[in-house]
Amino acid sequence: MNQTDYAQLDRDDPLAHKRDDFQLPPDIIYFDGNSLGALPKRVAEVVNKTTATQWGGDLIKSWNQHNWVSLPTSVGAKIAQLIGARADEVICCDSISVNLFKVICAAMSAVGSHDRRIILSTRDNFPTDLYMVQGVEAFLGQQRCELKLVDESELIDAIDDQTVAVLATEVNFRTGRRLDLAKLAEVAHSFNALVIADLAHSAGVMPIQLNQWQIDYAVGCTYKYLNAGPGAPAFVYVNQRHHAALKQPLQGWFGHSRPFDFNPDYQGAAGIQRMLVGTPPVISMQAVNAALDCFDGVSLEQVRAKSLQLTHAFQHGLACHDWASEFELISPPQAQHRGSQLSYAHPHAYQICQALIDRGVIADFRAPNYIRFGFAPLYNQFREIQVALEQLADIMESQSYLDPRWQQRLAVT
Ligand SMILES: Cc1ncc(COP(=O)(O)O)c(C=O)c1O
Ligand SMILES: Nc1c(O)cccc1C(=O)C[C@H](N)C(=O)O
Repeated sequence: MNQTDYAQLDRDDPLAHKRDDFQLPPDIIYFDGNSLGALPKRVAEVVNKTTATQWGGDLIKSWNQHNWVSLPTSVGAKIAQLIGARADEVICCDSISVNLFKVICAAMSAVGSHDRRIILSTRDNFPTDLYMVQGVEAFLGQQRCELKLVDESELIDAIDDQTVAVLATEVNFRTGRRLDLAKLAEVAHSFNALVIADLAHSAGVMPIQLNQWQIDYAVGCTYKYLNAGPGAPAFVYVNQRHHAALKQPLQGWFGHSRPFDFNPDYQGAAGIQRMLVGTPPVISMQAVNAALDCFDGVSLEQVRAKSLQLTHAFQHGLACHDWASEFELISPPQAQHRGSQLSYAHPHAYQICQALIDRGVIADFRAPNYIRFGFAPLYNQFREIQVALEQLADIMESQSYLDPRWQQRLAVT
């Protein structure tokens, strides 16, 4: 097998300069941007400025003076550019879980949904997605709402005239498998069913065309490939054709048409603003706003192209080792069917992951026995793959992963 020239790949990388946008510890190789993105330098500056100058200096005047009040819409409009949506179809707020609750209820109350009850999803979806449907199901009763779970490969064929909505995560958090959302929407719509997409593992790392694909509702987070920081607010998209009849039960005052009239009766704002609930978390929303600027001058096609090169270099480098066959690739073998991660099953996945972290190579573990490597094209370098694989080779060949220190599992893996 040919040796990969990692240094040459870095020299040829049109996104190489983007790494300088991020503050990364010099002794760390970070392959966990699919869980928590790295800190953009401009985010650290903006958070300091927001606290010191805006909050600290201008106090409550900042709601008007620094446009705090319109952050959910202005940040939403910026996110829209990365997911193929119109500016007025996306708003930044709450968490994915809470936004899912809103869109599941919106789908349940959409015109044509009243005589249907099935929310169709995949068994292997991220648990919070399923828990949120189970919550609606328990609240409304199974006569009105029922979660039906199938394997990813059966999803399209399981849609029928009882389906209210298909709830699909574009890129699976465990395996990295990517679903064809456009095809899913085409089939769902042929049964007059709706599509709710979870973009947690795809927003910011590959081109997404929500409008072109005719997706009805979507949610996503900003703390993974959008690099806005732990717990930063999520986003929600509602296709414009659903705006006029849009209903969601979390009728908070920020979703009111005139919140500062303090009227006792709720009157929903027009359009996407109706998805808002309460006061926006201004400091972390400023962080989202600044983090999105890392995408200035970068196309998602470029990001995807580098992601494919990174995953290819990793797979190719791994395959050169005798012990590589111990790692079973659980991600789809064909690059076009996966996101920006590679997941492998190994009986000692947890211990190997901890041994790597101990040597400064951060990957993560998912039960029961998977190790995941996430590749963030804005800051990962090809040279890092070389060093990570050298470390992995040493761990495997010395069997240092059997160290008793790794027997006890940490709470957050
Ligand atoms: C697909 C998916 N959906 C949702 C979440 C989490 O949602 P929340 O932002 O509500 O914690 C994650 C990961 O944290 C995820 O991977
Ligand atoms: N959201 C997370 C958190 O609050 C703590 C630790 C991890 C996460 C994650 O994002 C998990 C992630 N969605 C996953 O793919 O496993």
